[in-house]
Amino acid sequence: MSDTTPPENVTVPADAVRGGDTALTGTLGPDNVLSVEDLSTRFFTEEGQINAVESVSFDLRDNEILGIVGESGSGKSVTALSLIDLVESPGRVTEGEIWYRNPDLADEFRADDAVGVDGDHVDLRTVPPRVRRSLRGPSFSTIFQDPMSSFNPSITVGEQIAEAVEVQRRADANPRSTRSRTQGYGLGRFLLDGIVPGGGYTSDESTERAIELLERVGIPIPAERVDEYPGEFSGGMLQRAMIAQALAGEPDVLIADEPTTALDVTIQAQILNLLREVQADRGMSIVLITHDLGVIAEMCDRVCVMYAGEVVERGTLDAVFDDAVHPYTEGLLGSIPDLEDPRPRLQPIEGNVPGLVDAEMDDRCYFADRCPKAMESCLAKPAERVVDADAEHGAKCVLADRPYDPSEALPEDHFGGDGE
Ligand SMILES: Nc1ncnc2c1ncn2[C@@H]1O[C@H](COP(=O)(O)OP(=O)(O)OP(=O)(O)O)[C@@H](O)[C@H]1O
Ligand code: NI
Repeated sequence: MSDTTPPENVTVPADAVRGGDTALTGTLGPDNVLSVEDLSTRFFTEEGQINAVESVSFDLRDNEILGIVGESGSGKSVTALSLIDLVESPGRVTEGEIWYRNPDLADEFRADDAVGVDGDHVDLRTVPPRVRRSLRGPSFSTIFQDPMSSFNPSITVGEQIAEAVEVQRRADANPRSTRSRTQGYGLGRFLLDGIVPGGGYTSDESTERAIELLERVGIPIPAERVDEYPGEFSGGMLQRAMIAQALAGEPDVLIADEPTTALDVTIQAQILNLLREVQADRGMSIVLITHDLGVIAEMCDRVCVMYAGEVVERGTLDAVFDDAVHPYTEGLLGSIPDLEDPRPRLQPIEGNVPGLVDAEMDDRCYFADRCPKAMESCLAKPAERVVDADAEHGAKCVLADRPYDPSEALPEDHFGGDGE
């Protein structure tokens, strides 16, 4: 991002090279492993520009499971892909900052004017693509709905997990990694990647580790199953193996996109338990994407609710479930009695999610035509208003560009007043 480069005539302290209006040292929460700020991702299609993710902001803290929930097409998966730089053409992250806490990476780039550094955080959107790639595995890993997509069907499960272990070992072998296990980048790593072939090379130790990991995720007789091919595993077992593979790099952040949606209810509960266990014993952070409020209720510490590419509400699980502020969240929660209900269901909301084509998205609330509380002005007026929700709603924070504050919901002035 060119705007993080300070003008030549400005003296910038070596430890505060950051764009925007908050060029200070360490302005981000020290316990935020990720701070996502105003992230936008668009698809430039023949039908026009699709605003899949629109100015999304959230923090991911140490040791937490953060849920992202919303209807189909609300931008959950594209948000996840944007974090790990895997949005494919014709899509592109067009704006925003992805601050990742990594003191060594921050030190490495502190003097580099092209890279955003803020205290111990680095803006991943500004680091070289090679460095970002090297973070996949040792820093960030992913699990998806379909485990077959994560495995090559012609290589044994054990070998593929062992290979993920090798990636981590190579990262550790980098001399610059003495202070951090997330130091898997830089020239040394780059050369090593070139010398050590990507496929087929795994040491005995890595295979041993793969067996340990398979055992950890509850695969019976792992020493035998390590030599089997993905096709020989059942769906639930392969899901476990995918978690083992994701853990092999000892990531700081695990991104799980609908990890249990394809599984039957019993297996789903087992996999969720497993995820919670590994989260706790590794002290990592998880971004859990799901459309299932039951999964959110069972698993998450905090929640972001997405609608039409935007985060419309976020907060602790209790705050969002017990005291929703945004009408969309209220609609989603529907008639859920309480958090103790093990399987609350997503309440269908009348109408459809908008198509997100830029030309059709004007400056109004995208939920208004489905919103039972909508006023005339919601459909017509620019609806932007910043509400300091932290102050006004205690633990809850409304992040939407078009937040809704019931305490100010005077009929004449639903979204008017201090807008703009
Ligand atoms: N490759 C693509 N080309 C064009 N548009 C895309 C592409 N991928 C995603 N989109 C659009 O981005 C928007 C958000 O999609 P996304 O997959 O993030 O939704 P989601 O919330 O994950 O939904 P689901 O619950 O169905 O997985 C959708 O409107 C979708 O049409
Ligand atoms: Ni999705």
